[in-house]
Amino acid sequence: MHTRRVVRVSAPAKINLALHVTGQQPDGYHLLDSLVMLCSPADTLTLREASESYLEVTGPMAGGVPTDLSNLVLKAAGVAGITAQITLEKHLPAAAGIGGGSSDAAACLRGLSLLSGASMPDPADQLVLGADVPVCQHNQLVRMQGIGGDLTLLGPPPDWPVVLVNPRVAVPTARVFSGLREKQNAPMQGEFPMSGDNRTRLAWLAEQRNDLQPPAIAAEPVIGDVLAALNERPGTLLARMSGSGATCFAIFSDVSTRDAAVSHLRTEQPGWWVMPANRLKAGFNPVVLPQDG
Ligand SMILES: C[C@@](CO)(OP(=O)(O)O)[C@H](O)COP(=O)(O)OP(=O)(O)OC[C@H]1O[C@@H](n2ccc(N)nc2=O)[C@H](O)[C@@H]1O
Ligand SMILES: Nc1ncnc2c1ncn2[C@@H]1O[C@H](COP(=O)(O)OP(=O)(O)O)[C@@H](O)[C@H]1O
Repeated sequence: MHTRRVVRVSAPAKINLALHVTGQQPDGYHLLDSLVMLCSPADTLTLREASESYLEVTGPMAGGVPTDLSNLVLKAAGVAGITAQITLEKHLPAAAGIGGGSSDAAACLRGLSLLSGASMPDPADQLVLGADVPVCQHNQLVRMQGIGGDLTLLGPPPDWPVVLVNPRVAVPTARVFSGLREKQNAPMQGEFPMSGDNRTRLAWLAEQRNDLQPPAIAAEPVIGDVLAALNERPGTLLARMSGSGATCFAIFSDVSTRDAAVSHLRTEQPGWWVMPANRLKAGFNPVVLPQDG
């Protein structure tokens, strides 16, 4: 019996801890200065050797995610030039500012590389899949500049207890960028204090911004409600929107106040997606599973 190699890989959520828009290129793409980390929760991809590519989307957040060639996972397989039978288990909401599709594409490339033995596509080719795809290849704290492809790896991400909240409104990225009034904003002030204590790090982060937050709130005012709800919780040190929204994150002083906030928000707002999040402990690098028939 022919056995097929099987590879599994996680596609974690992405958080823009800060996101400054510093200009706009003639082609319309915006110049960014952003501090990014990956965290749980994650989508999961299972890749099996196959002579044609095929995608199945499962999981609690599968609804509305395309299974045709518009899915970034199949686009990634096309860029890599490798065919596979792919199961994508969706746990992250789509069009949510936490990278769902981009992280799936990045993870698919990592998995296909292990499955086939081929090297990874160049970062420039990955950028064509989406501005966020290259940054999703690094389980580090990253300063992301240019339109998303200029990356400075800073080191291990902070070990903060985080809550992610999405009010279940999809916010198309292009719509939020087009609502931005001022395109030339100041970059982040200096460097993230990697060697500083937690108080110093949070004080620095509090001085930074997400320039897409005001236009996203104008498009979907419920994002303002999410931030207010997060700021009201005991133990919240900082709350901000990620990416183009609508997902917001809050950093907590400790795990118990974070977990209490998750319980409270789930009870008060049963329609919202409320998730505890942490820096990644496992799953980022693809693994080969026992072979199936
Ligand atoms: C805003 C960010 C911040 O990390 O995150 P998300 O909100 O998507 O998570 C990213 O730059 C998004 O990355 P990604 O979602 O991969 O973007 P793409 O598919 O390349 O672009 C979607 C649309 O966003 C706009 N866009 C994107 C990136 C950029 N630097 N300038 C832009 O103006 C363009 O209108 C583009 O057509
Ligand atoms: N694997 C995927 N997961 C989620 N959405 C996807 C995927 N592939 C393509 N899409 C499409 O991309 C759009 C943006 O989704 P996503 O990348 O999750 O958002 P964002 O750019 O805000 O992080 C969705 O509306 C969806 O139609």
